[in-house]
Formats: sequence, structure tokens, C-alpha cells
Amino acid sequence: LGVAPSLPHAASTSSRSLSWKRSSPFHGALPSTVSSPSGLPSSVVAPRASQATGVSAEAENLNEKYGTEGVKVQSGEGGLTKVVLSGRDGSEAEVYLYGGCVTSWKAAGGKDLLFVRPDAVFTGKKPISGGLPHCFPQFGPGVIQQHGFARNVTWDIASTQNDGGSPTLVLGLKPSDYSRSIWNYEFSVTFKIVLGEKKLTTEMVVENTDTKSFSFTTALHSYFRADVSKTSVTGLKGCKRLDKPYEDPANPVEGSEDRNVIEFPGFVDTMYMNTPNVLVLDNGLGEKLSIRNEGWTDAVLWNPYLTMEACYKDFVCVENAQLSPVELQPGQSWTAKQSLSLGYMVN
Ligand SMILES: O=P(O)(O)OC[C@H]1O[C@H](O)[C@H](O)[C@@H](O)[C@@H]1O
Repeated sequence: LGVAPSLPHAASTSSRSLSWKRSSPFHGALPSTVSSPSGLPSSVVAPRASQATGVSAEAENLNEKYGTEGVKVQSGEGGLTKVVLSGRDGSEAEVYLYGGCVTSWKAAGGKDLLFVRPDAVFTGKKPISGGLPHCFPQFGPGVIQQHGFARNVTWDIASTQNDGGSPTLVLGLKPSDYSRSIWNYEFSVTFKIVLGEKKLTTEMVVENTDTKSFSFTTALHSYFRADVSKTSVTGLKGCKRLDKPYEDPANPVEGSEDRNVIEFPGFVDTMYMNTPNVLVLDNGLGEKLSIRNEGWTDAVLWNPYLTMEACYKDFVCVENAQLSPVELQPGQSWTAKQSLSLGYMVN
């Protein structure tokens, strides 16, 4: 980011608490010594589309195997494979296998409720910055790369279905040489995405398939389209908060949230602990979303303000998170659900 702009803070602060390492040798793009997350040369990460159809053979094969009513596998941006979910009512969602990332969700007749940053790249070499990216097995900086590796590996399609008109996609993530080189555990993660009427639900299950225990933190780093000058989040009053100041992110400042309605007048990077099951996001564009969770214990609000001058006005991140480490013994699993519902449309 070069020189840090001087930023006003939305956060009020009291005492200092946690201290951790922000920089990581893996931050951002993949390390050059690793050929690709799958262990393949990086040139084959993004499948080439056939010149005749514009659809990669991989997408065609997957579509043959998994395509069903309202679930189609296609070539997306950069030739990366995506799954398009289409509801009978006209709603739609898009999910990239790279990162297991939901990049778009539109209710019938509406605009996208999610946001993909203009600097997002679809090369299969860098996480997709936008939509609902995974932070697993680590949220934020720490002993491994920022936000873990799940957002920069290609997930598999485990199954698809359409029950009662709700297109459903289940993705799976298993260990690879790449993941073991970073985090040497055997695990299975599934991520189920169900498109409903004015509703998008996800369910993440992490299972320890190793013979030793492991612990992890995680988050759904959800980017919502917004007019940040009119955006607010409610539901966090009374929660313990940890603010990461832009100038000193390694030293989050502890406090308690006293606002019922939280706005975004400046740089915001705040972790909230033990949050309630429902937060409400008013995106300032005439839409209210309820963000319901089961199993996610915490939440994060983020807006980069002038550090991303080109787009900060157009989105906020409201992230369901599990910030205190979950320890799983062999055979144990952890489940967390998120349900996004469109409350009403003014326009
Ligand atoms: O740029 P990324 O690695 O995607 O991370 C973007 C942001 O994610 C989270 O919200 C963190 O709390 C921030 O500190 C971080 O800057």
C-alpha cells in the first residue's frame, strides 16, 4: 500500500490486548517455490476454454456429471470453472471452484448483493477478492499465510441437487501436497450452498480425518455491495470488540461495543467476540439483509477506507467468524451455518 494515509477511526478504544504478527512470507500471491495449490504447474490451474465453445473441457465434463435443474457448470472469468445456481423464481448465484468462493448472489430481478473488488484477479494464482471467500484454517495473519490456504486452492464438487426448487451445490476440500506443506494435517471440509427465494444459505463442516488433533480458526470473509456512506450494521451492541488500528494492526485494542447501529465513517477493522445469531446489514442501497448464523461464534466488520480508494465506498465486509481456535480430535467435526436473507427491497 506504500505510504499509509492518515485515517480517521470509527473505533473508540480502551485497553490494549492481543498481540500478533501481521506480516507473513505467504501474504498475497502464492510463494514462487510452490508450483500451484494442486501441485500442478501453475499454467494448468486455470483450464483453457475451447476456442469453439468458450467452455473448458473440464467444465463440460463436470457439467455432464453434476449439472441438474438450476445447477450448471461453466467456464467463468479467466477460464476458471464456476457453478451457476438458478432458482425458478429468477434468483441466481455463482460459485468458483477456485477458493470455493461464492462470487455473486442476486434475488429475482435484483442487483448483486455481493461485491467483488475491482482489483480481484481470476487467474487461479491469487485468492478471489470478493464474494464469500473462505479463511481457513486460519483467520488473519499468524503462523501460516494470511487467512489460510482454502481461498487459494481449487475445491471439488462433491454433489449437486435440486430439492423443491432450491438449487444446491456441495463443495469439498481435501488435503494436498500444497496444504500439507503449510498445515500438515488430514482433514475434510465440505461447503454446502443452497439458493432459495431471497435467501442464500451455506453450511461448512470441518472434519478431522487425521490420527492427531488439530486446531483452526476460520471465517467467511463476506463482501456485500453497499453505499458505505449510508450503510449500517445492527446487532453487535454489548459485544467485546478488538479494533485493529490501520497504523498498528499487530496491537488490537480491546473495548466493548456501545452502539446499536454501527456505521462506517472511516477505516474499520474490528473483531467482535461471542456475537448474537442475527446481524442486520442495511446496505444503504435500499436493501436490508439479515445475516443469521449457527455455529459461527464471532464476527468481523471491515472497510478499508482510503487504503482502497478505488472501491471502499462500494462495499463492506460483515464476516461470520470463528476466532477462538477450535480443537478437533481425530474423527470429530465442527459445523457452522450462515443464512443470508433479503429483508425487503425499497427500490
Ligand atoms: O486483503 P485480504 O488478505 O483479503 O484481507 C483483507 C482484510 O481481511 C480481514 O477483514 C482482516 O481483519 C483485515 O485485517 C484484512 O485487511
